[in-house]
Amino acid sequence: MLEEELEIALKVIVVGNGGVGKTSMVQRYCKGIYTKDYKKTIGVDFLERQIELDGEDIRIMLWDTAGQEEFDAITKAYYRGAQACVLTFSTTDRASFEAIREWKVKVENECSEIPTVLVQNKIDLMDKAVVSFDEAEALAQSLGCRLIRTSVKEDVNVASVFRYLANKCHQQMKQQYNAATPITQPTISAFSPTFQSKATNNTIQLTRPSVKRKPLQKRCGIF
Ligand SMILES: Nc1nc2c(ncn2[C@@H]2O[C@H](COP(=O)(O)OP(=O)(O)OP(=O)(O)O)[C@@H](O)[C@H]2O)c(=O)[nH]1
Repeated sequence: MLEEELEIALKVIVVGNGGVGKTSMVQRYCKGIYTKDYKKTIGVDFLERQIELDGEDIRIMLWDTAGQEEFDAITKAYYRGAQACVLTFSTTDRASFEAIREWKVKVENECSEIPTVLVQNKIDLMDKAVVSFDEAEALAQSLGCRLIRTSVKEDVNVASVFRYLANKCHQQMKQQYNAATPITQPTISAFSPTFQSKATNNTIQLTRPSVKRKPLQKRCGIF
C-alpha cells in the first residue's frame, strides 16, 4: 500500500445487555435509520462511518456485539484490538444498568484500558425511568468515564458519542507520536560554549528543532 493511502481507522466496540439499543445506535449513526422492531444480534455485526476531525479523515469501524450472555464466547474474540468502547444501558431496564461494571471488566480483560463512554439510551422514555440521574452520574464517575444520554429513536446525542471517542483516540495518538519523536536536548553547562539559548528575563527557552512533520494519517494510520 502506498504511504499516501494510509488513514486513521478506529475500532470501536458497542457493548451492553440485550435490548438496550446497541444495534439501533450503530444503524442510526452509520445509516441514519431507526426501526422500532427488535431483532436480537447473533454474535457480532459491523458497520462503519467516515468523519473529519481536525482536517483529517477518520474511519470509525463499529462493532455491534450481542447483549445475550450465550454469545459471550463469540463476542469477546471481537473485542481484541478495540481502541474505544461504548458501554450502553437503557433508561427503562434496571438490570442493564447494574450489568455495566461486568461489561467493563469483560472489555478490560481483552483490551485493557481504552477510551470509554457510558451511554444511557432511551431518554425519550424518561417518564418510565428506573435509573435516577444521580445514579447514572455516580456510576460514570466511579468508572472514570463520560456519561452521554441518548435517544436513538429521537436521534439525540448519538453522533456526540462517537465524535467524543474519536477525539479522545486522536488526542492519544498525537501524544504517543509526540512522545516517540526525539527532541534534541542540548546540554546546559557553563562549559558548553556552543549551546545557544534564547534567554529572556533569565528564562532559558529550549527550542525543539524545526522538523517538517508528515500529516498525522501517515504517521499513525495502521490500516
Ligand atoms: N424508545 C426507544 N426505543 C429504542 C431506542 N433505541 C432502541 N430502541 C428500541 O429498543 C429495542 C432493542 O433495540 P436493539 O438496538 O435491537 O437492542 P440491542 O442492544 O442491539 O439488543 P441485542 O441485539 O439483543 O443485544 C428495539 O425495539 C429498538 O427499536 C430509543 O432510544 N428509544
